[in-house]
This record gives sequence, structure tokens and C-alpha cells, in this order.
Amino acid sequence: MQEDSPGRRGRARITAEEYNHSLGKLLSTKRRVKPNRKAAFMAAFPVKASPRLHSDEEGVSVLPLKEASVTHPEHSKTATTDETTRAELKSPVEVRQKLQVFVRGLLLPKTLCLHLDPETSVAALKKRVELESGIQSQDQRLYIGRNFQLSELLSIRNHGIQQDQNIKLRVGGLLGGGSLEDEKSRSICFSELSDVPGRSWKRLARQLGFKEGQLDQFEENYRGDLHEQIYKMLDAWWKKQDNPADAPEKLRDALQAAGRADLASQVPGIAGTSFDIEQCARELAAHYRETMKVTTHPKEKHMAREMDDMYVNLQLLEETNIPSPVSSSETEMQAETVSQSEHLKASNRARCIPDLPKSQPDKEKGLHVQKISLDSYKDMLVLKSNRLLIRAEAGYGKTTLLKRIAYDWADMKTKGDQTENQQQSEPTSVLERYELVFMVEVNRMGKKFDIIDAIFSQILTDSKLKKRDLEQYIHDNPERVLILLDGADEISLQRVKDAQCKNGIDLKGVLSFKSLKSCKVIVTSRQKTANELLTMHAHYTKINIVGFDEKDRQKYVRKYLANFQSDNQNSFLEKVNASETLRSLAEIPLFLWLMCHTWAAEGKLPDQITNLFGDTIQLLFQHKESKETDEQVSDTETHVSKLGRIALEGLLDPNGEKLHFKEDEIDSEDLEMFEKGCDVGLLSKRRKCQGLKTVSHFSFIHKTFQEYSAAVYLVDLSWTDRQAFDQYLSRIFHGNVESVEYVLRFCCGLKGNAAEVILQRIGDLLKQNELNKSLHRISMLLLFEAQSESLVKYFVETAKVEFPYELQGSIKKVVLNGNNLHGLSQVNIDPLPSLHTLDLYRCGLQNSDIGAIIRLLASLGDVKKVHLTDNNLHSNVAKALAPFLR
Ligand SMILES: Nc1ncnc2c1ncn2[C@@H]1O[C@H](COP(=O)(O)OP(=O)(O)OP(=O)(O)O)[C@@H](O)[C@H]1O
Repeated sequence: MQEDSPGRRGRARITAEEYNHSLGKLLSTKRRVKPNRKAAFMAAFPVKASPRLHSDEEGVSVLPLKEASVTHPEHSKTATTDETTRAELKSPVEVRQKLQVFVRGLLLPKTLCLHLDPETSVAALKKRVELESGIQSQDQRLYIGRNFQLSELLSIRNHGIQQDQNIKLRVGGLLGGGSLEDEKSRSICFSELSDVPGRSWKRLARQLGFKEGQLDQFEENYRGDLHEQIYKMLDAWWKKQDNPADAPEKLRDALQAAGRADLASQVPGIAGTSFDIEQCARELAAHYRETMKVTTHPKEKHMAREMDDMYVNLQLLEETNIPSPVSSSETEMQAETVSQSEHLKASNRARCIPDLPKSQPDKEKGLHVQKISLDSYKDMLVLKSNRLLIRAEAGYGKTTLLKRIAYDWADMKTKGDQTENQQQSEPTSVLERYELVFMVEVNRMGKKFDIIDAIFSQILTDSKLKKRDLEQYIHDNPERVLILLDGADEISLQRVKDAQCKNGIDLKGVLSFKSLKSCKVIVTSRQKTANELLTMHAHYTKINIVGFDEKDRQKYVRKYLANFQSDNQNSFLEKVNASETLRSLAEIPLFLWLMCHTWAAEGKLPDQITNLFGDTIQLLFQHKESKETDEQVSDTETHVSKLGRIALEGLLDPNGEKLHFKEDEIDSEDLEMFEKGCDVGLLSKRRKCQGLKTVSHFSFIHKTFQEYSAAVYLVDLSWTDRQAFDQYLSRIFHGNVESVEYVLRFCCGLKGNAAEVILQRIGDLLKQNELNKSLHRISMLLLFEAQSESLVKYFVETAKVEFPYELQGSIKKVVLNGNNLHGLSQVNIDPLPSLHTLDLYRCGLQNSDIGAIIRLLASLGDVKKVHLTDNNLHSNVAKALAPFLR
């Protein structure tokens, strides 16, 4: 054992031999750590039974403390081979060879040599160090390599720690009054900093105001001892400080400017400051309990319901990439769901919602996508990854999910204050590990994208707490903090990348895993930006929100319509379940909310689908406007119409219906509208691998929205460019009527010119194909959608009128006035329970038509009145109808 290096101050003695040993090892092992660490993380991916669950929580073996032995380095065995370590990584259960690791740090009386089971959690390791050193485990920060902080949630194997690896111990933030003014704290800080900067120390020195000549002098005076050169430089800088209170900030700024922002957190704070964590938690909890509600009006944020009264569980899928069994040259990735495959099937319904992404950014090529359904957000929080990306299109409930987490945490904190040892519900118990939870709206962050600033401007608005102290606390206790970043899609990621955030914790660093690596961060984003985010760092754990399944829908309806009788709730559910379109829309919380809202206000859902989709699109635009971004949201109809040309061309594509549009095939003007469509939530954008290239594709979030846009465009054309309108109609009536049925229905619902032309043409077609049942059905739907008495004339000459099933339900009156109904051999209308009145004024009815009228009344059910004025009927014949009226 040799004497201490002169640079080691303010602590018990460490021998130079240890110092050299650690430094040498650290550098020489560094290169080997990475691939193995990666392998360890890959091994921990949820490919097997349930390795997603954290070992401490879920009973994966953790070596009992007594099994970890302590020896001094000079007595220790030398390194095991890399091969052995790899073997441990490959089959952790079979091979349980212990790892020898060295824990060293300035506050330790001596370097600790521990023999640990690879499955030992970092939390258990800290306890071990506490026993040996007396340093409380919650104050310990353990690092490997160049400042990679170990997470308590993982085991040492998970971190890829190898035989003989050095683990560095620092004491967290010197929170208990540590400051640069305090000689011991300063000495520790300078000594720690002198260990790490390496070649960046000259940059740091320049930032601290030293000239080249002075740097040469330090080198000259302490030749061969880099640690001492840096230490002396820092000491010299300190002695020049007139105002010691400003010094910590200056040093942090200099570290950041020198490209070592990662070290800024090691600079202790100002003398006398201590962060009141209890106070901070109380303020956060009060804010969340007050504000975290389920919004029930797209514009009026104050119209919201209490979380417990309105929140319904969402279906979540974790998406993991595992090495593909197929060759990596495959361009399309395969998707597999491990459980609850019905959710996936539901989301991939053929007509309604475009498929979940099957392809991923390039790096993931050759990987197999495995989707694992999660029971609740608790499953998501226990995943090992510290960066979770929640992806879903507009209105699927991303924000609401984060609100729920923040609310549950606040609830737990508040109840915990009231009743000690109270049993928490399952999902909330996982939140216990977080002292602080921050929910930040990304689009309300300042230009610098400083998370601390955002916390103070969005949550702790009236707080007396100091930003600096909070920042220090987060840096020192990252694993006790949960950060929820909502709406990464609502800002330009380029702006985030370009932002200059000198102090604080910046969004760029957090999103790209550069800072707060061991802090759990959950980011939400729509699909379009999610892909971009993955280019900042590919190792996010991806969570997809699938929306509501049938049970969730029922729960939602019972909650939303809580003031209504259960019969009423049931009839709403029946109505929704009866239509495939409504059912698939109801999987998206935003749209289910709209339907419930309409039902509650009007006692029915709009009979015409045009109204329903018009309102839904309007809601999407309002939902976007409510986000208070600077961006101007354009007029709904204009925007939708501008998307319509490509939408219609896609539906009429001679090579088969096209629901995905390649970015590079869209001209720049239309592209802008498509991008905006994504912002509003009408479209989504995804990346797909095509050979070596990655191409972005747009698709409408629901096929029916593509049809609606196409219809709005067609109706516009009927006014502005009649020739183009006629050409499109010719294409449609040339064998496409059935495939674009919804476009025609929307056109009729949007009324005007287009409705009349379309109904006339379909009437003509029907005359030529009287027996075509499908055409009958469509024509009646169009007629119904148009809601125009005058247009009935195009159909009544046909022998058989069959009303569509959509007429069932709440129709009270059918008006067929002015149409020539004479000679009808058969009129088929399914029973309409609510039908009250049938108006048949001036319908050219004669005595011989009485049989058809009676059959009609009998089939309708409960008609109370028939108006037959101005027909050629004998009064006795009219009286004969009386028994058929109720
Ligand atoms: N889990 C849920 N329980 C009850 N209602 C919900 C739930 N999730 C969403 N909603 C309803 O749907 C609306 C839209 O949800 P939310 O704003 O969370 O969607 P989002 O995915 O964040 O959308 P965007 O991408 O536009 O930000 C909410 O205001 C709420 O009324």
C-alpha cells in the first residue's frame, strides 16, 4: 500500500496503488463494458416468461445480504474471463458465479471488495455499502464507466457489470448543508471533478477564465499527475472568487459550456440551502388533486369530471423488438401478440382503422415485433426501461393516462399523510417509490425547453421553493423522481434539438438519454412524432394505447350516463353495438365521449351519419384548438376538402383501394395539408421500410374519415368545377357505387347540388337494375341521408321500395307527399317502433292500391295517422284502413 495522492482531500486515506488500479481498470474495461451491457439489457427484454417484472418486486432471486462477502482488494481473486461473464448473462439462472466488484469513493475509509451474486439489485448493494461504511443507502450514488449511474430498480447483471469492475460511490448532492464554501465539501467536489474531465479539463479551465499560459503552468508544476493539475486549477479558481455564493452556479455553467453538463450536478449548492422535499411533494399533490380531471369538453377545460367518477382503464400494449426468426432482408416486420390477441384484432379491423404499425425505423429492421398486453399502467411502470414512449393517435387518452398517474400519486401522498400504513391499491403501490412526480405539458414549455422552468411555470407557480434546489434534488435522486412529458408531438423536435439550455435540466438531454438516465421518464406522442423521437434515441420502450374494449365501453357509458336509467344506457349501447362503424369509433375515448354527449343532450344519436362524422371532425379541430398552441388551426371544411382530392383518388384507385399515401408522392401544397391533418388528428403518419429506404406514409385515422374528406371535396367540386365533378361521378357510376357507398352517403348528407345529381343518377341506375337489392339499399340510404322530400321522385316508379335498416329506431314520421305511388306492388319497410305518422298527400293512389297500403301499415307496426288527402281514393276504401291504425 502506498501513500495517498496529494490530490485526495477531505476524506480518509486511499492508497495510490488503489487509485492507479481503479483508474487503469476503469479505462481499460470501458470498451468491454458496452457490448456486454447491451447484451445484458437484451437478455432482460421480455422475451421469456415474465422477465419484465423487476426482480425486487416480483421475486426474482436477489442474493441475501449475508451472501455478499467483503474482502480487501489485495486479497481478492483476479478477474474471471469475459467468456464466463457472458455465460452468466446468457443463462443467469444456471450459472450463478459470483462477481467480484470494487466500490470506491472519497468518503470510504477503504476500497470495498465485494463478491456478489449477479442478480443482486443495486438497492441491495447500497445496503451492503451502508453496513460497511455507515453512509446511508439513500445518500449513495453508484456509478460505473463515465458517470453512468446505477439504477436501484435493476440488478448488477442488468447493468452489464463485469468481474473486477470498479463502482464509484458518491454521496448525493451534499444535501444536508454541503456547499462550496464548506472546505470539506469543496475538497470532495474538486477531487471528484479532477478525476473525470480527462482532456476536457482545458476547456473547463478556459471557461473558468484561465489563459493558455496559466494552463501550461499547471501542467508544468504537476507534470504526470492530471488529477493534481485539475485540482490545483479549480483551487486557484476558487481563491479568485469574490462572491462565494455565486461560485457554484459559475462552476456549473463552466462545466456545461465545456461540454460536461453531466458533471454539473456534482457541484454542491449554496451554503445553508436545503431542499424541503416534503413541501415540494405537498405542493405537487395539491396541484394534481385540484387539476387532474377528465376533460369532458374539447374547448372548455373547466368542464371536467373527477378522475374517480370518469376514468376508465385503457387497453395498453407493450411493443418489443426481438431478433427475428425470419431473415433480416425481409422488408416488412412481423407482428405478434403474446396475449389478449383480440385487442390487436380489434385494432386491425379491416375497414375501420388502418393497421397498427408493422414497420419501424431502419435500425429495427430484421426484428420481430412482439406485443404484450398490459393490465394497467402499473405494468408499464415496473418495466425496467427508464424511458417509456406512449404512442397513439388523437383522442386515444394519452394525456388522460398521464393525468391518472399524477392523480393517483397525489392521492397516495395525501392519504399517506392522513393515515399511516394505509394499504394502497395495486396500481398506486408502484408509485410509492417516487418522492416526486412532475407532469409537464411539452407545448407549454419555454423556448429553452428547460424542464425545471416548466415545472415552476406550470405546476409550482406560487412556490417559494428554489429552482436550483429542486434541480439539485432531481440530479441527486433521479430514481426517486417520475417525469411525465405530455405531447411531444405538439412541438417541433428540431426546435428542441436546437434549443440552448445552459442551466437546468433540458428536454433534449432527457429525451436523448443524455441526462437523468436513471430517472423514469414517460413521454406521450402521436405516431408521427414518435418516429422522430426514436431517431433521437432508439431504446425507448414503446407502449401503444389501443383504446377501449367492449367492457371498458360499457364502464365508460355507465359512468358518463350515470344520471340516466340503466334502460337508457342499455339502448345507447345497443345502438352503438349494432353498427360496425359506431362500434369501432367508440374504441377511441374521444369519440365515445362525443357519442355519449350527443345522446345525453338530444336523447339519440344522429340518424344521419353525415352529422355524426361532421360533428366528430369538428370535435377534433376543437380538441386541437384547446391545446393553446400558437399554430393557427384552419377552417374545418376548407381543410377537409383540401385533403379530399387525394382521399377520393385513393378510393377510386384502379389498382385497388388505397388507404396509405406515400409522402414522396404528394405534392408540396397537399403535403402541408396532410401534415396539418396529422396535427389535428385526422391523419397519422408512419414510417415503413422499403428495401433499404424508409418512406413515410400518411393514412386517415379511420377509413370513414377518408370517405368523408372525399365527399366534402366532391361537393365542393359540384359548385366550382362541374366538369370535374361529372367526371368523378362517371368513374363512380362505372362500377364503383358499392365501394364508395359512404362517399355517396356523405355527399347526399352534405346536401346541395351534388345530392340531387347523385340521387337522379342512382334512380336511373335502379330503373335499369330493378332486382339489384344492394342498389335498392344504397339508394334508400342516400335518400334518407339527403332528408329531402322532393328527391323521392327519382325512386317511386320502381316496383319495390325497400327501406334500409338504418330507418329503424327513432323515426317518428315518414313523408312521401307528392310522389306517384300508384301501382306499387310491394312496399317493404322494416318495423319502425317509433313511427307515428305516414304522410301520403298527392301520391296518385287509387282504390287498387289499397292492398299495398294495408301491407305497408301492417309491416310498420304502430302507425297512428295516415294522411291520404288529394288521392284518388273512395272514402270507403280510406275507412277500410282504420283497423290497421293504432
Ligand atoms: N381513460 C379514459 N377514461 C375516460 N375518458 C377518457 C379516457 N381517455 C380519454 N378520455 C376522454 O377522451 C378525451 C381525449 O383524451 P386525451 O386528451 O387524453 O387524448 P390524447 O390521446 O392525449 O389526444 P391528443 O393526441 O390530441 O393529445 C378526454 O378529454 C376524455 O374526455
